[in-house]
Amino acid sequence: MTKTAVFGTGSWGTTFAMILAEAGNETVLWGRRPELVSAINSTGENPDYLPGITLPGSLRATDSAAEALDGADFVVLAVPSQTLRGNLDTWREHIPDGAVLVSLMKGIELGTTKRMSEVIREVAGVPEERVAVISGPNLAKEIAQRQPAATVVACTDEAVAKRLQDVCHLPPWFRPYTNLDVVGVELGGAVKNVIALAVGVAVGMGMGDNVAAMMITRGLAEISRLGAALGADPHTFSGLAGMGDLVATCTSPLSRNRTFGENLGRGMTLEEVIAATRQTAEGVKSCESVLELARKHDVEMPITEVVVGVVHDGMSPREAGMLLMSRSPKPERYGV
Ligand SMILES: NC(=O)C1=CN([C@@H]2O[C@H](COP(=O)(O)OP(=O)(O)OC[C@H]3O[C@@H](n4cnc5c(N)ncnc54)[C@H](O)[C@@H]3O)[C@@H](O)[C@H]2O)C=CC1
Ligand SMILES: O=C(CO)COP(=O)(O)O
Repeated sequence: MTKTAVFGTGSWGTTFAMILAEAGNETVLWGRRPELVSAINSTGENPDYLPGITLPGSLRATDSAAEALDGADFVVLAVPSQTLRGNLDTWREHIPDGAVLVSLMKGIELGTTKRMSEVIREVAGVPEERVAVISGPNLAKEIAQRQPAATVVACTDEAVAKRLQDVCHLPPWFRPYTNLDVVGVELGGAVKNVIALAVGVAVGMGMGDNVAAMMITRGLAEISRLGAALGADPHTFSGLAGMGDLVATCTSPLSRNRTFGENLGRGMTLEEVIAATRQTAEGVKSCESVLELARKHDVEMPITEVVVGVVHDGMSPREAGMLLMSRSPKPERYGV
């Protein structure tokens, strides 16, 4: 039997562990808080992140990384992106030789501008064929309620991507596609959070669907430009990990990033919005690393720039809208 270990008892880590367990894999969920771990084991629910959802009977939780990693074939990482490096550093001595490390995270590291797969390779000291990424339109709450969803499993080694695809394929609930373009799949997941913040701000200001569609489409142009500069396959961005995730996140009230932006657009202060946000909205930090990455590669990302302005530099949502709409008029395919 394939053994899988999932690190992170948040909404996506727990939901993905449900999929793995129901697909017939021996699955252990690691959490850092012993009280949540015991609640999961004693009640069969995750009261903090997925209240009311019954977890598979075979799924067990632990707060011991060594125990979770013992004999693991796949090590799935679902902690907030900015905490990955420190966490993985403490777990790496227990990672079995030959295990595949899988990132579910959608962020870019602050300071280094590295993608999560790059951080994993560096900290765990594993080659790229042992690192995979899963990303797509996967709002955890819907999937936890057993609504159908599709995703992308990316690895530069096609055989590894196919093995992981088999491990998490669970009809009629979860349908993974493979892709060899790790760079594109990761960028799609990380940058869509920044665009969802922008859409949220517009929605919070009372703007309608034309504005949302404009942001989504021009956001996709930004993601594609950055992807081209970093060597991604342009086709990835019209797929599930590109347009698919962008549409789901920018249009769903379930998205934490969109909701964060919506609260800012309604006039709440940054401190009030942070206090009201219990879960990880990756774009809040990653907007800065995405912008830094874009500048390093001389890529223009105007929506990302104003998101950084509004979230971190005190720019008002109105000023941000004015800046975007008064840019010099261009042909639609300019720079793409
Ligand atoms: N929730 C969703 O719908 C989806 C989330 N993702 C991505 O998955 C990743 C994890 O997100 P969620 O599970 O949604 O987050 P969440 O906010 O629901 O949970 C975060 C988890 O990380 C833990 N955590 C917080 N700080 C930590 C630290 N310093 N060390 C170790 N653990 C820590 C929390 O206790 C919690 O268990 C993010 O990168 C997110 O973008 C990807 C697809 C869907
Ligand atoms: O990545 C997600 C959906 O695919 C979840 O988006 P949020 O982190 O904005 O909730």
